[in-house]
Amino acid sequence: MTILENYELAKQAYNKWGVDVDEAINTLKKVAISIHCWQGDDINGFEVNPSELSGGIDVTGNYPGKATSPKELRQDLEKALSLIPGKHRVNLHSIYAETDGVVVDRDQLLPKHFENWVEWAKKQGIGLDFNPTLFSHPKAEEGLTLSHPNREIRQFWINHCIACRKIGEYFGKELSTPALTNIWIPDGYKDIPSDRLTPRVRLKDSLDQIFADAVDEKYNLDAVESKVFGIGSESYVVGSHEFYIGYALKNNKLCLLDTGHYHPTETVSNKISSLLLYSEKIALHVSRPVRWDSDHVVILDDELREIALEIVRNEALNRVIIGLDFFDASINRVAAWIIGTRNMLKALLYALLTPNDYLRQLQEDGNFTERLALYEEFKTYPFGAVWDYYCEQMGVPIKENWLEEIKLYEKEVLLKR
Ligand SMILES: C[C@H](O)[C@H](O)[C@@H](O)C(=O)CO
Ligand SMILES: [Mn+2]
Repeated sequence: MTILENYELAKQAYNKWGVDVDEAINTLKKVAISIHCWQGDDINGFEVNPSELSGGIDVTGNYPGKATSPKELRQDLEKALSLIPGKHRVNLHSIYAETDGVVVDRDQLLPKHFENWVEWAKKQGIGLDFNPTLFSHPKAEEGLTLSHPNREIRQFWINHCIACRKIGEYFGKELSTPALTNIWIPDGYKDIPSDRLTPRVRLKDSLDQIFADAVDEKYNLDAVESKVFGIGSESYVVGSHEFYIGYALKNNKLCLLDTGHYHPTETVSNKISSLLLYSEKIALHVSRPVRWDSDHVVILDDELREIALEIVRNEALNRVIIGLDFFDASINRVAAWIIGTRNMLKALLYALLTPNDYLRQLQEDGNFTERLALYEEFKTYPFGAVWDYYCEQMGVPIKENWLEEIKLYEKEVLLKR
């Protein structure tokens, strides 16, 4: 059987439930996933005086071939993008600035330090997203940044975030698609705080200063990312979920939900519909926490499918900005991007092939037996045949065939670094 024949059979199976498979494919074609550059170099960045990774996050593994320059990182990203169906985006951190060997501290960063990235993105025909980097820096050594009791340290990080919003705006203008500039800070305490309020008052004030200048949303969207704990901030995180929900809703910012940033039995899939009731747009960092915020590569598991279902069944593909956030240095890093991104897309396709209206009606009618029976049966519908057809249509290898290209790339490029 050919890919097309398998596809035709799959179409018949889905059509029986009123699912328009061609339409599902056309919808998926328009989805841009924001692919995080930091998987490619273990969040090292290219600062002239780099600091060790800090902020309570960690990358483990020493698989050979990581990118050691912006050129190598872009080359690796190009390879990954060529093996993922569709047009996507790349998400940068400020530590990926290019300053020609000159030390430029983070509060002094300018759009010109990202010119090469923008030129590259233009050639690829993709958008860029952005993040200020409030970790891996001497002024973040105490694990406090925007909520630091010291005014000067706070001001340094406020200035950095202001500079980053301008860089995001520059991306948006140059690439004709708004950049999402996302603020995540590591601030918190290892042990039980004696005052939870004061650091939050300071964080709120810092954010107010950062966002004091209005930036046209045509070019830049602001997001804030919460967390429940990190290494060294086990007892208290200043920027908690409640803190940022309140801040984002009151100040018209996007809440960014990272799937690794909640209690183990709390799911992001269950938060999306609530937030969409009150917010025009939200953003995601899709990750895979294994026992903690371990940032494993995203797999096609139940929660990923559930997230995709929530986005699709609520017709929110234009309202949820889907970004990825994982970093695994124990496997081929280019393969990690491909696996994670292809899985995100597979989950969305799966959701698009689900007869969501029918299942919704079953629930409304109280027909929970059929709801559960069909929910399970659809798991073994010929979704793979549609995915293969989609890959073929988009000119990327079907099934695991991309792996051969990655093995070759590893031999010819990565192992020679
Ligand atoms: C490097 C990222 O900005 C970082 O992972 C952040 O988004 C996060 O999720 C921290 O846990
Ligand atoms: Mn994140």
